[in-house]
Amino acid sequence: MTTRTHHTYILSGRWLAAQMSQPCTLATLPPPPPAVKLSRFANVRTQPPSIASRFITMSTNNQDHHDDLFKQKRILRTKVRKALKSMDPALRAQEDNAIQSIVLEAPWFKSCRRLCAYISCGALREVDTSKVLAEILQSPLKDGDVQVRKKIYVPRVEDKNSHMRMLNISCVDDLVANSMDILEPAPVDGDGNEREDVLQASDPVDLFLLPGLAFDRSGRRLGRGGGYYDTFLKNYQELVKARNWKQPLLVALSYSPQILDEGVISVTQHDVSVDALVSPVGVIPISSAAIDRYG
Ligand SMILES: Nc1nc2c(c(=O)[nH]1)N(C=O)[C@@H](CNc1ccc(C(=O)N[C@@H](CCC(=O)O)C(=O)O)cc1)CN2
Ligand SMILES: Nc1ncnc2c1ncn2[C@@H]1O[C@H](COP(=O)(O)OP(=O)(O)OP(=O)(O)O)[C@@H](O)[C@H]1O
Repeated sequence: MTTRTHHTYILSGRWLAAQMSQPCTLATLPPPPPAVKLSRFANVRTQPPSIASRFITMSTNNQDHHDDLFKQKRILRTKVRKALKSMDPALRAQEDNAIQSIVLEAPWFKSCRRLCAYISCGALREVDTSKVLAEILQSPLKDGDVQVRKKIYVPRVEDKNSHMRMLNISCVDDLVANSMDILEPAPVDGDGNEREDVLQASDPVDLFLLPGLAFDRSGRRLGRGGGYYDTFLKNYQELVKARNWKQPLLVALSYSPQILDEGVISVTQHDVSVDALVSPVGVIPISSAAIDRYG
């Protein structure tokens, strides 16, 4: 539990309290969008199929396939949550330290100037990001005229339609617990100024530190089922493309039981793959971007 002791010194009590707080819940989040299910009676016929009914049959099959994928995802989420729950807390603390040290020492982290990172939630058993956050926020803003502190944007859930924003923060006290007990920034700062939204920023971020429930070595990522990250990443990647910026490196932080065999995680066309994983034993570069730029 050295990590927790360490946090006590570097982060505010509010952060710690939230880390140790009651389990987060999806009670306030929306159920997945209702499936637009076509009647199975469309398949019952004695005549050769018309073009219209062939379309309905195809759609029904697609819908069934889609339902199966979401069911597989749900089953896998339950399994991984169980595995995380049964993880020895001492091992978890050790892995939290190892993963964060690897991030802090990585060339892609050291060289990044702007990043989006999640604020870990202890109750969700997410890989801790408090050390990384503290390191960023404690570094001096400038060295002479040169900006040395990395600019950091963190998630804020805006509504129940998979909509989140990434807002700039400059200290841990900018964060308040939301209804799911995850720390997030208020839309305005203490001076009443709107926080900068990364989608409105004039410069791109170089890096995303991503949460997730499970990953594989081909870059597949299973989230918590809200679609928040997939939606956000798609929008951000489109913005980067439109502006001719360099795509950010997508790096997920993962405890060892969260790295699953290839093929186990089902994906849909919405799922955004990660470029690299950070496990307690090291970085696993996956995409050519990760291998070329940082491998
Ligand atoms: N730290 C952190 N912040 C984040 C996310 C995240 O995954 N981690 N998000 C990423 O999307 C967004 C919030 N989405 C969330 C989605 C689900 C749950 C949650 O409590 N899930 C429970 C399941 C509850 C249920 O199914 O009823 C769980 O996973 O145990 C929390 C936040 C934005 N901020
Ligand atoms: N880019 C997108 N546009 C529209 N809907 C999306 C997009 N990405 C995901 N969704 C929808 O969000 C819902 C949840 O998707 P999924 O189960 O893949 O989430 P997840 O990957 O576990 O969550 P997250 O992305 O927040 O980590 C699904 O209904 C999915 O169709």
